[in-house]
Amino acid sequence: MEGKANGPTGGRTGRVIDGPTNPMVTPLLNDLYQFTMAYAYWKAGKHEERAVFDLYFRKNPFGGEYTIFAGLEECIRLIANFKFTEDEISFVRDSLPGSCEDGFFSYLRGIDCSDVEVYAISEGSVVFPKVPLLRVEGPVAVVQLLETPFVNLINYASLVSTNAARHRFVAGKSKMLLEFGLRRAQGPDGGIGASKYCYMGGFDATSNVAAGRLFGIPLRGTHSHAFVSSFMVFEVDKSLLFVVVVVPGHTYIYCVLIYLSTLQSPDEIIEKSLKSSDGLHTCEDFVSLVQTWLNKIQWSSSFSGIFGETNQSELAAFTSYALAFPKSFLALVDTYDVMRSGVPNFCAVALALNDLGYKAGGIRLDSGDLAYLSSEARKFFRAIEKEFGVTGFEKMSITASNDLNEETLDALNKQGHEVDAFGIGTYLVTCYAQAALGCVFKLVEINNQPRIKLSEDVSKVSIPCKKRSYRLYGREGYPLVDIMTGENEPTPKVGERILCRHPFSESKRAYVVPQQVEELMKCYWPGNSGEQREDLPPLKDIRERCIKQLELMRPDHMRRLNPTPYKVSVSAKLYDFIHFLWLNEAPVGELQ
Ligand SMILES: Nc1ncnc2c1ncn2[C@@H]1O[C@H](COP(=O)(O)OP(=O)(O)OP(=O)(O)O)[C@@H](O)[C@H]1O
Ligand SMILES: O=P(O)(O)OC[C@H]1O[C@H](OP(=O)(O)OP(=O)(O)O)[C@H](O)[C@@H]1O
Ligand SMILES: O=C(O)c1cccnc1
Ligand SMILES: [Mg+2]
Repeated sequence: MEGKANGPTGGRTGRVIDGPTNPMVTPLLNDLYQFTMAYAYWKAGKHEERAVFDLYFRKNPFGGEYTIFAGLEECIRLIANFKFTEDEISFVRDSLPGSCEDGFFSYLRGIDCSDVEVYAISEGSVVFPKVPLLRVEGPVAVVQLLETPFVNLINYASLVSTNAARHRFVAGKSKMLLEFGLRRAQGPDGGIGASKYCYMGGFDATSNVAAGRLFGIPLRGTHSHAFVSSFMVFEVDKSLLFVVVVVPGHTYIYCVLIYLSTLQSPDEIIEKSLKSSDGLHTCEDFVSLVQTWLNKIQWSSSFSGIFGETNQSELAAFTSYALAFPKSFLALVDTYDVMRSGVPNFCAVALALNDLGYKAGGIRLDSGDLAYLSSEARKFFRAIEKEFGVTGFEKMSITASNDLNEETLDALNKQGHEVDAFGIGTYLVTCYAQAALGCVFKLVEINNQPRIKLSEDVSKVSIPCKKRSYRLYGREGYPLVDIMTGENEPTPKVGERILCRHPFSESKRAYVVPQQVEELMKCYWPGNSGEQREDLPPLKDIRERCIKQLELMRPDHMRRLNPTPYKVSVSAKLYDFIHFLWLNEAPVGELQ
């Protein structure tokens, strides 16, 4: 995407980092309290104190035991271009109490993120609760201003990419997954974000054209019921009318044949000619060719009893669509009746296209029992292939949509179905099963002093200190445990036994002899540290990473029902330190 190209460079390629995809992402996309705190830090002369914050979540979403980390690139784009405009400074001034001193606004005018360091897990990684996704270090007032936008940029991105990964897991690798959610998403940014992060989480394509343009995501689409019902072809409805005439002594019964409506025929289709796929000849009346095929299907003994007269308006709609898109004709077949009209009509058009050397794209089902209808449609295609000797017709693609979600995909799998592609909207993009991931941004160190946030709820106690984290892999190649250590502790070594402790539960611990050790956080924004900055990979690479990482997980962590929790631990040294600090900070209660 082309954004404003005035941000800092750095990194291996030295490429300029564009601004955030959404121009609404500015330093003002923030909670007021970040500004009041920034002011109070400044007033207290604390604003330059060096602080370390961890961004993490506490619980995996959707009742699962894994999460996909997404949104990092947008965070880096924000800090690379983090600068207040004069207008923004005036607005902050107007929003804070009049007593705030001018010096603060001069300070705001001067700040950027050149002295901030961001270490992060690579985007698209499988991640777990409590392990920092990002570690942000810098002047406390500046880093404080990053809390809300960072959490905002990561929360939904990670939630929806996890949702996408879960849908992929249930659907299976071989199915095509299409994200159809734009109309149902929470506003324009929700729609764009959903398309980007569902692709990252393993979807194949989106219907969202803007997202296709912004991120290079493959675009796919069919057509809607409106297109089918916009065609009106009144069929000749012949009815017999019995007229009884009674005259004295006689009763006459007349039988009259009446025409209830006039035939308009597919005359709505004006341009009926279609060139063959090789361009060598032209079929002057494709409409009649379709009609001929429909008659052949109707009169074939293989289909007797399955359907009679099909809906002619639907046939006209399909024919028109095929004339518009002969190379990729796809039809929504459930407007009137899937098996009595939609599928036979589709087949007539597909066979006519086949005569001209084109291969039809398939059908979409958007209502009814998708397991049953997809199986019936497949049988019909098989019968067509057999009857008319059209090789490959049986394999015609079947797309299904209509309020699909993990549960319905799972139910379809259990019943057996013939769907090749799923179009999923509402449940996917709104993350219907869970509204938010609940990422937090907690201070873990200031001026080299570790900080802890206590809570009645142990799971909410923060893990203090500037840390490193590692993923330890076992003999079978699966990740076994993530471990956090203090920054200066030695790196766990392959083949060397290390004690991994649950951060809060004394009895939960295990020795691990890692076969592979992966350091999780890399430098994505070096500030003044002189570190090499990791480049921001293209979306396609992040998606591939995500798919590979998911494949690497032990299956029992991934299953939908009662998955095994993945272990997240701390080193023995960090464990001792957490508990020392805990006891130090927690006041001793007094019982009366
Ligand atoms: N075989 C199946 N097993 C489980 N769920 C299914 C199956 N087929 C479809 N579904 C789901 O059942 C729901 C059916 O939706 P609904 O009750 O609105 O009926 P509909 O088919 O959409 O009817 P309408 O003709 O009114 O559009 C959808 O969520 C769909 O995904
Ligand atoms: O069902 P979702 O998972 O949200 O997927 C997107 C839906 O959007 C479209 O129609 P729309 O719902 O607008 O109209 P319809 O229900 O009448 O088909 C499409 O036909 C899908 O059903
Ligand atoms: O292309 C489609 O079939 C489509 C796109 C968006 C929503 N529903 C369906
Ligand atoms: Mg619908």
